[in-house]
Amino acid sequence: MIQAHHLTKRYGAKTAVDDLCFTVQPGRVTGFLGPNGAGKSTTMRMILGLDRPSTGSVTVNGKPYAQHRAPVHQVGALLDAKGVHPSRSAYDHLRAMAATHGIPRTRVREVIDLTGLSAVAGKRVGGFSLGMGQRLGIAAALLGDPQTIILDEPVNGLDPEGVLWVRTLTRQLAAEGRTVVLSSHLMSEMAQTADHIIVIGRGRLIADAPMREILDGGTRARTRVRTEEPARLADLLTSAGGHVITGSSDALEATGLTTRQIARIALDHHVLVHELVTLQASLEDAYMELTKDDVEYHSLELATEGR
Ligand SMILES: Nc1ncnc2c1ncn2[C@@H]1O[C@H](COP(=O)(O)OP(=O)(O)OP(=O)(O)O)[C@@H](O)[C@H]1O
Repeated sequence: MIQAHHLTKRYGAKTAVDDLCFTVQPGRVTGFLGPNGAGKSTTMRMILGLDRPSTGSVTVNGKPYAQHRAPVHQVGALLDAKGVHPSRSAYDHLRAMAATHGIPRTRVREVIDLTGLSAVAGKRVGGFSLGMGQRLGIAAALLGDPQTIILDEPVNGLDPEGVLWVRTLTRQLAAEGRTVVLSSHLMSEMAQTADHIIVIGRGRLIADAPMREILDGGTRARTRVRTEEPARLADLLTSAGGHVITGSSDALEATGLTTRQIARIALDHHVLVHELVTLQASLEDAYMELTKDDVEYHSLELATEGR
């Protein structure tokens, strides 16, 4: 479990993390989201004792990271997959880490197998692809068999098989009762992996809720209707209080009416409908709505920079 209590970090005049309070529960995957510069890395660094809070505190399994006698067994993290000596083999890198922390060699083999690195474990890390480097970083995070796992952008550079592997692995770790924190800018992947979402913006907490609640609180439910008479149906739905948001020659999307109401209107007016689907609000839509006022680096600002 991770508990942040009025966690704050200032760099000079800049407040990177601003009075954050949250609890990350074990047994589920928690997605940690926020626009660039929101303070995610700073928060993760403070959880891992790599940065000190200016005020407030954060604990892992009840204690600040530095106060754990064997922290690698408490929390494992992937923060920067590039921090490995390039001339070392993956096996030697993990073996050296294991030796430092009194972890047996058998565990090194276990994490190599678990992360699919067996075939390349003897090769120089300098020749690794981005995806292989990510797998090595995850292997290192799991080395101490930690109760809490923090993975910052773990699917960066992974191919579809690798992305699916991270999803399955993180879900399995959570199912074993571990605390799993995942940050990613890939919303569709996050939507399929996380059970719970914490969103921050400009260092402050914006949302801390189950995935379902985040999705339901986002854009209102949309329904897609395929029909041969979209224009006529659009008029009928609008007069019934619905809002037609998109239309084409054979389909439309509407909000404000249930699928049942739409089906009834179509039937009553003899409009043939050959598809009627409730479209799930996407995490991306919900996220954009939540963070629209907290994006630090607007594209417009970038475009006008230097004028
Ligand atoms: N060492 C530092 N000195 C000064 N400012 C810093 C330092 N580290 C981070 N910041 C600032 O604090 C804010 C939060 O940065 P942080 O890297 O935690 O954001 P992030 O959410 O991880 O962003 P990204 O998604 O881009 O990685 C940013 O405005 C950043 O410029």
